Amino acid sequence: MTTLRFTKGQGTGNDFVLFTDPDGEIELTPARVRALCDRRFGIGADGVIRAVRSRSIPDGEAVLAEEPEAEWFMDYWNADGSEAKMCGNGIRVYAHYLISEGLVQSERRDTLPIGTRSGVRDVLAGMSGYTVDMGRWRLSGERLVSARGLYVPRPGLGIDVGNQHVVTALANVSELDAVELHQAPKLDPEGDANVEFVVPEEPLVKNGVARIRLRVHEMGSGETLSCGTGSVAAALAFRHWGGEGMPNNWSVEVPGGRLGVRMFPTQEGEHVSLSGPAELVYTGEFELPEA
Ligand SMILES: N[C@@H](CCC[C@H](N)C(=O)O)C(=O)O
Repeated sequence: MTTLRFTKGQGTGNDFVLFTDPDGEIELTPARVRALCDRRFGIGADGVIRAVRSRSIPDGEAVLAEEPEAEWFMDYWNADGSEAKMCGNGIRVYAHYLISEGLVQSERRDTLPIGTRSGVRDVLAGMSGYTVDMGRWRLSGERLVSARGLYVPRPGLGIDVGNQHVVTALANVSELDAVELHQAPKLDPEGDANVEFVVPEEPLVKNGVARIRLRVHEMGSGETLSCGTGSVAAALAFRHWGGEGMPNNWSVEVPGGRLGVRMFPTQEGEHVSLSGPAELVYTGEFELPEA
């Protein structure tokens, strides 16, 4: 019997079970992840984050080659037991967890490099939350998106921000409310992606900040109250559609709160950052099922 000491955390309502396993000794299986995330028979969460040292997990090798200071790796699993490459809300909550648990040195609390399956991300602690440099991004083609509640398929723009998204603009809030996300939207061509449905606020740009509102269906977790990488993808898609003159500062309203997205130049090309809250809610113990 393995008893896990866990912490429940959330960022704009995207919730996670976090636990520390520095040397990667706990066998984390898809069935164990599903048991932890089960909202009726388990703790309940959109995903599981294991705090493991980069040197103790095979995916950490590439991380340490990129940044030897990235001591901690975010081993992120979706609620259905699949491994995910990146999580924008999760990484803020994870940074908060590492600091709160005293797992990082105090001098690392300003900018903390964290390993992920998509490479190293720098997280900066601020007065009212955390900002993550999400790095480079790229457009990844167009697809048609069908969902219950929408009468005809809509065009969606593929965006890779470390994980894969398809962003679809809807006409207004009534349409956004009408989309049913109990089932995964269908994509044509097929292929796994998180899917965002987005509407602009009125007016789109106020005081130099562009404002959008979204709902999301996450692969591996279903509809969630928020998706950090999805918010980044949605802002990038809207700026792409808006063309010249669109601002680089975006405010994204998700069902669980509000996130900030900023595009900024770096020596290696444009990066995009994500800002928002991170909270640890409670701690407890959980008996893991047999592996
Ligand atoms: N909620 C996350 C994204 C989690 C991973 C995603 N479901 C995937 O499999 O890519 C976020 O805040 O970015």
